[in-house]
Amino acid sequence: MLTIRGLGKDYGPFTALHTIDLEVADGQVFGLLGPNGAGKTTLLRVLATLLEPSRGQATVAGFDVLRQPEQVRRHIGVVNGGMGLYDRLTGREILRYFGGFYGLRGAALERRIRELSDLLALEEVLDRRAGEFSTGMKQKVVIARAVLHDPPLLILDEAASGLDILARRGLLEFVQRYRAPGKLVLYSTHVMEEVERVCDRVAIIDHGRLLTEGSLAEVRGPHAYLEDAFFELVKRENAGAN
Ligand SMILES: Nc1ncnc2c1ncn2[C@@H]1O[C@H](COP(=O)(O)OP(=O)(O)OP(=O)(O)O)[C@@H](O)[C@H]1O
Repeated sequence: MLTIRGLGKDYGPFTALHTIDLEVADGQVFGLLGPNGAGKTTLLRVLATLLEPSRGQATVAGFDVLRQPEQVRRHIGVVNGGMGLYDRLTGREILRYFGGFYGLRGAALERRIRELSDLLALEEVLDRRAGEFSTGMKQKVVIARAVLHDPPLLILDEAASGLDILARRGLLEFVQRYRAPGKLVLYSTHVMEEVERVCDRVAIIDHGRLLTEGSLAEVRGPHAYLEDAFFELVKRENAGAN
């Protein structure tokens, strides 16, 4: 589903991503874990065709992010913190509006909105205006908007930040249900507990470098908690850099 080869990104003289090589298969929730400034958002923005890499290449569902950005965009859904909802529209109107972008209309669009309403418990937002939504309500609509076209790759960048316990639980349940053959959820966060709860495999990145990748058990290694494995890896990386 996802192939990343020799991918790097510089912002002027600063290298935010060194050489990232990674292959991620479908049928799973894949965690991208790293401290603030590790380069997670940069990597996800490159995969979402929002940012050009400085070197290397990446393909999503077989399409090259640099040469085939339109096809890549049709195969992904992105939730990245930006809400961008029109305050005066209701949840239903927002979903109808964006459904049109994906070529969904008429009965098929209404059916999809009903499906998503069941999956994400949208009843409370469909007929209310976005200007009245709580953060959790907004996030539900943002997620529904991202998956209207049932994309094979769903990219979630710190999607749970700002959500209360209930809304976060709803998000994590949705992520687990999205896992299916032919689908991949890329779940980026710095919260270990979220990774432990929903991810099948995880990559740890720090200072723009991929430190490790594997199943949760592999990455935990001898440690009881992912957090301990994470700190050891990051400590080792920082010692090597000094
Ligand atoms: N537009 C930019 N110009 C210059 N430097 C940038 C730019 N965007 C990001 N950076 C730098 O690149 C590095 C990686 O940032 P990035 O946002 O990808 O990290 P992150 O892992 O998503 O962090 P966080 O968890 O804090 O969101 C950071 O040092 C950041 O300051």
